[in-house]
Amino acid sequence: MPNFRVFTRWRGLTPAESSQGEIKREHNRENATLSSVSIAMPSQCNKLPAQMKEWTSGSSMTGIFKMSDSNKTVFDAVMAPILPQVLQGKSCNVFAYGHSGSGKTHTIIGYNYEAIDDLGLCLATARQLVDALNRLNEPNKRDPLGVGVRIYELRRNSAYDLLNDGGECFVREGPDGQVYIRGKTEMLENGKVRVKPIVTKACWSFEDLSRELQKGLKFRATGMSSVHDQSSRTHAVIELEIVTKTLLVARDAVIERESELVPIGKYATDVYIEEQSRAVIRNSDGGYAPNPEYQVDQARIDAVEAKKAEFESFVESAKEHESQVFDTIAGTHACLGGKLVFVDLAGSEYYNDKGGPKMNQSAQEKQVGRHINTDLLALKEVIRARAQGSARIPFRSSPLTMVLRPHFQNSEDSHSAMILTVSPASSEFAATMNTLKYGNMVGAAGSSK
Ligand SMILES: Nc1ncnc2c1ncn2[C@@H]1O[C@H](COP(=O)(O)OP(=O)(O)OP(=O)(O)O)[C@@H](O)[C@H]1O
Repeated sequence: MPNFRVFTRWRGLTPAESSQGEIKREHNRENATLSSVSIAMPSQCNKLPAQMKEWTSGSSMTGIFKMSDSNKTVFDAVMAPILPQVLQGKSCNVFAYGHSGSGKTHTIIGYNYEAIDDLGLCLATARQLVDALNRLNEPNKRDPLGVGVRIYELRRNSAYDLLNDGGECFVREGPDGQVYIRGKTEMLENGKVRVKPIVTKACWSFEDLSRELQKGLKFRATGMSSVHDQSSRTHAVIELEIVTKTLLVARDAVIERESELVPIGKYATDVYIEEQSRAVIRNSDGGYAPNPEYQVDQARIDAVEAKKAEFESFVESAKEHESQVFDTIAGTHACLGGKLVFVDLAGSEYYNDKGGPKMNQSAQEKQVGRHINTDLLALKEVIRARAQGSARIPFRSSPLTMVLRPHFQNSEDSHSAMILTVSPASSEFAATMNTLKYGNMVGAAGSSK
């Protein structure tokens, strides 16, 4: 199976589109695993120049879904083959990419949480995952396997934790090179400060998980895109990870120790700066000179540094413990840590030939649209660089690519799929062509690995 698979999904015409002509489309199987897609404007639309009327992709598509295909059909082709990998502890990510209103949320999350065949990929996969874990869990087992859920959205330069009332979080690279999503610093009743991590809700049944997802998604921001006014104007990320309670407790302990380190580290920095600034004075030409009346109190600096080192060692011990807990459980359950990451990308905005959006967006909404396009471009560059085996992959160019970094880094152990959602309406021809060109580039690069 290629490392990065690209699928195309044609959605049905909406009532507003049904009176318009349909894009002519052909799918050709090019080899055992890949197909190409050709599109052309209906013949009555012959005013356009030739290069805007038809286009054919390369052999870049692993699968193409017809208008009549249900979410269940998409699940069977996209998710069913990678579920066994997740149950081996591997990581898989799935994106929906397409123009606003093309069916990304319908595909990834779904709008009907009750009908099994209509569940979006995320819930349909979660259902199978929970079933598989229940089969692995022995009756009355003390530390059963479950699914840890994180849901957040990325908007501009921040993440918003949808399982914590949409609270703002920051995407940062730590000194260890890892990417962290952390909330604001909060003061606890006992005077301790705590940097709130993004919330992981442990779910032990499909019903729990579905409830958490629906609760979280209520906090997702919608707004006006160039197509409709209930558009998802953020990238939603849903992470499902195979966990146990013991593992989550060990992780909480790491966060606790890290929180304790924060004020100690800050105090050590403050003391250092205070000592250094007392040891210099301003001279008459505006520069700095040593202060003859003050000697840096090195013993004071050393004392706070020693305290900081002590707290750093507590963090290290907690991390070591977490890793031991992980290894012990993974010794019996190879699936531990297996991860699925679903990304419902915000709708790419296609601006018409005159450069303007089709609807009356405010200046702020237009700016959001531009921001979304910048993120999508950054994602394309990352996928391209990764597929070409570049030494430098531009993960830092947007928060979207930063948070996806851990899921993209270990390419041997990770599988990705991108679903291009497209409308067959002739009025959406340019947007559809745009989406297919993006996916063609990604698919061609991914399958060349
Ligand atoms: N394959 C499909 N079958 C049936 N209905 C669909 C399909 N795809 C999309 N729809 C319907 O089309 C509408 C728009 O779809 P959706 O909200 O998923 O678009 P989107 O790409 O997520 O848009 P945006 O990026 O603006 O949020 C919804 O009412 C959805 O139910």
